[in-house]
Amino acid sequence: MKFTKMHGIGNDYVYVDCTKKDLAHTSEIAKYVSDRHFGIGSDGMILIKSSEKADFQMDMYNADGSRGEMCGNGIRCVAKYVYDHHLTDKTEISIDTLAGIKYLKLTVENGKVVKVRVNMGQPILAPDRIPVIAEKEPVVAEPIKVCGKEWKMTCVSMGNPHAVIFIDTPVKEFPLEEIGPHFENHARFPKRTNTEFVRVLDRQTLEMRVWERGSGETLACGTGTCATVVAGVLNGLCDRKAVVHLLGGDLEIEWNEDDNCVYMTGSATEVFEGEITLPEEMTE
Ligand SMILES: N[C@H](CCC[C@H](N)C(=O)O)C(=O)O
Repeated sequence: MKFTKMHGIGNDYVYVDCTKKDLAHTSEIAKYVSDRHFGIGSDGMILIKSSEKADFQMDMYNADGSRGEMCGNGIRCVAKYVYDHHLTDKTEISIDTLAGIKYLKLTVENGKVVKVRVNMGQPILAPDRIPVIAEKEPVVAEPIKVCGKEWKMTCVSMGNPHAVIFIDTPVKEFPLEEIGPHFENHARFPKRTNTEFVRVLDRQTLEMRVWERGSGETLACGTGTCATVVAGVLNGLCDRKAVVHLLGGDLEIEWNEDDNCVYMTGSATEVFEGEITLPEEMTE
């Protein structure tokens, strides 16, 4: 199977061009190629497909083979792939996802995409649509018991579920490996959850680390960064326009007051192309 390895500020995926030929056994293949010792090594796999409803379609799988509804860093790379590999010459494109059609603006330098601005759509705050088990809407600074401690979580969906936790210590010092899995699999999240641990540096600057549903810690999470700024505004901790520092780099986020949409701007990088021989049972 031919693939292209790309990342959005360190959130790396194996991209497969399925515009001409579909792929079967996708969940098993995603798990196989994501393994950083026995496979290619990635946070998951993303299929690029043709679409009737939009210019292209993105199918996203986490490293455990589970399907994600949306992937912010991934969709920027899909945009880069289709432009750089001449599947389109448009610099404003639409990509259909399980979270609806997203609209993207590409910045091109020397014939290659260097930056992408994505309209990530409106945040979803109703508990039953996130989904999270909670009484009030929106779910802001809601107590939750995890690992014997009470945390205050703010829950936002960007098509996929996020629990945002504000902390006062440097995020690099946070015991993410120990705490993250207990949020991911907590009973109050019927579809599991992505969890962001965030420190506010000032009203326009935050730092964040993330434990992703289905992939564990990643160097960045685009949907999670959008959820983080929405949660910051709901808690009165930041402005609607902010830069978020992640381990893999920065994203610029704006939760626009007029259209209620969240805009995310960031880079997309192609690292290498390759070919992998899949186990026979994944090719039948
Ligand atoms: N793990 C996420 C999908 C990937 C999201 C993240 N990598 C991003 O850039 O938005 C989920 O299961 O909802």
